[in-house]
Amino acid sequence: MDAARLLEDYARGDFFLATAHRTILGSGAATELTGTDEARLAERVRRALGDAPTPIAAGVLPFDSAADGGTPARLVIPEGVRFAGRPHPAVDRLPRRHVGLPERVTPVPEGRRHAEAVADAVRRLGERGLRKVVLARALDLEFAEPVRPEAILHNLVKDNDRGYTFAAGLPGGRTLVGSSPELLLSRQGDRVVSHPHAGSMPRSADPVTDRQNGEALLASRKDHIEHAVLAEAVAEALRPFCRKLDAPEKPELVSTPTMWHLGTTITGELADRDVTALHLAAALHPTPAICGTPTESARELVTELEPFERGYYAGAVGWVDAEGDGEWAVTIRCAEVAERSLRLYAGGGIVPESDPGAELDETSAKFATLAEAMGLPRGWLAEF
Ligand SMILES: C=C(O[C@H]1C=CC=C(C(=O)O)[C@@H]1O)C(=O)O
Repeated sequence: MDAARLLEDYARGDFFLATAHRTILGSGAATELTGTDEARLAERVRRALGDAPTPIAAGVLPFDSAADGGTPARLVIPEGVRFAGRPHPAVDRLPRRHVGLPERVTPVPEGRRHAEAVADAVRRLGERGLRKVVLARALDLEFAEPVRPEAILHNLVKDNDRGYTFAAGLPGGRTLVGSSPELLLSRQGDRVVSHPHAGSMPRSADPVTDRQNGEALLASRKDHIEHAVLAEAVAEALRPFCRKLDAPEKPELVSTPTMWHLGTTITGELADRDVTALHLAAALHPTPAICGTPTESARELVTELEPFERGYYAGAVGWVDAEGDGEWAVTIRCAEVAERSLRLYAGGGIVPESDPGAELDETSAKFATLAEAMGLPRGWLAEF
């Protein structure tokens, strides 16, 4: 099966995931499973897959299922599932799709206020005994015409030949679409892998500046601190499930077409095969890549300082099969698409060494993944 065909067949409401190794299209919903307790949901999914018409359950976990109003995890057992190999080079031959310019862009909160929230967070980290918190902001884009998530997905897949490029149906007919660099967890047999990311610099069209940005990130003490908090937390969360765990001491420089990051590949050997990829994803989430350390105090600070609900941003997207294998990516570099509007999200890790202005610029740079896929003029969203 050709991955380009799966991309062309994707329709709103379907589940789509393209990675460096495979492409999955889940169409329709034979069974829908929702819940605010992810560990219990993992059990229900395991039972439901026992006599399901298709081999996987796929969907999204929210940032915080206990948030006001309740944002439930949503998985479906699709009516039909098709698999293909990696999307590139097959999708290269497809033309780009037109998305259209928004009529209005509203930052939530305004950039200046986000920088103030970062300064506030830096002060409160010490007061509350936090090592790190991740603060995000959003941009609301309104369009005169209906927005087509299939067009945005199409361009995201073309632009991003690595990473985890996804679309998933949300309650209320909305769609979460994005391209995340970050693997929360994959399980295949008894092998588990996580590839946490923290520490960022923008890519540049100028090769010299681009290389310098990567080198500056590798040399940045602040970014290594931000990353170490994350890598330690992921290793500690995986350790109880593994009879062997390999967590390198130093991160490596990794890249997307728009950002440089620090990443650590953590691998383990699962002790108990009854623990599925979804159980493990639920146990790891929320990591300090998108929440903070310690988790509960960081989550409280996020709720106090961010003037919006994260919903499915900073959650997870992926699939699990009847054997318990599966793959879950962190839902960053994404947008939630409604009928004629969409909300873009971007966040960054704050540690005592963080600078508010630099953090604001970092979120602007992170919007570029979606901005490029929407065909917005380069740097246009940076104004907001
Ligand atoms: C929270 C986001 O990115 C995370 C992943 C990579 C680098 C990050 C950072 O350097 O702050 C964040 O932890 C986001 O893109 O919204």
